[in-house]
Amino acid sequence: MVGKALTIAGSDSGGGAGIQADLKTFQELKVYGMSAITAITAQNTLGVQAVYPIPLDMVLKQLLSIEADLKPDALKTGMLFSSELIEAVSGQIKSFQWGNVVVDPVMIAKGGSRLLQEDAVRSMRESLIPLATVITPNIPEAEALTEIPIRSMKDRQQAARILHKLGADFVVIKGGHGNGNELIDLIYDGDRFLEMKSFRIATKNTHGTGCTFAAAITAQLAKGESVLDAIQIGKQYIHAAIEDSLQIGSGHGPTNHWAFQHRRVRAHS
Ligand SMILES: Nc1ncnc2c1ncn2[C@@H]1O[C@H](COP(=O)(O)OP(=O)(O)O)[C@@H](O)[C@H]1O
Ligand SMILES: Cc1ncc(COP(=O)(O)O)c(N)n1
Repeated sequence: MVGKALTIAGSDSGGGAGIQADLKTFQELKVYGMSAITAITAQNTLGVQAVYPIPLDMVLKQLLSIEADLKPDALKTGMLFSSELIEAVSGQIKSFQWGNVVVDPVMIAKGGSRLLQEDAVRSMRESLIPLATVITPNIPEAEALTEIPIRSMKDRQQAARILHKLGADFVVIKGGHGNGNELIDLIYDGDRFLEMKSFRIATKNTHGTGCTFAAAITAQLAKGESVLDAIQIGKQYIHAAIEDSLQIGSGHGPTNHWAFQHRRVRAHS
């Protein structure tokens, strides 16, 4: 039976991030993709030009339709925009007893536009993080959620401990926002720290990297992989997608969803 993965996130008209990145990732990783759209953004590789939040009731109806018939094996959350939405969505996830929950705590788009209202960070901390199987903040998001400045790996470990204590089973603090040639995504499972290292690809095409990484983890969970294996495949998927990124648009170009499978085919021929 095919795995079913759900994304609860915003739409990116430019196709590089949000729902569009998630569904492309699900398709490439061979799971059945479903979506509940929380907001529509008018967006391209240059930035976000407008945001239109979907009325709460309509977001909840999408979740209800999915529960009534399809039921996800894994889900991810992306842009949730407001405190009300985070609380309502968290309530539904809980009452439907949906598991394998990947929380990408999207706050600010690469161009600087807010995708989460400032007062919503608290709801994320109190309502959504306790449901997370995996949470995947970048460094600024981890700082906002834990209220500690992150400069060193020790700070990152401290932030990971706090996020685990808030209720996330696995914490992945991504290193895309650091600097230096080596890039480390730090994993914490409440017991051990694991550093996932890669080289930093010199590119400006990083639109949608966070969404794609979290969606790849979700797809693997929907197929029944262990959390740690899902995170490691997610890393391979995003690394390939950035390395072969697409020169589309004149700003931050999108990731390449064909790259991962192309490499696998090449490796086996
Ligand atoms: N320049 C890069 N080279 C290689 N990997 C990258 C690069 N930028 C981001 N990544 C990887 O992409 C994923 C998303 O990271 P990040 O950019 O920090 O998230 P976000 O998009 O949420 O800001 C992480 O696994 C990170 O290691
Ligand atoms: C609808 C939507 N959701 C999420 C992001 C963040 O994407 P990223 O930070 O990876 O560019 C985005 N730009 N748009």
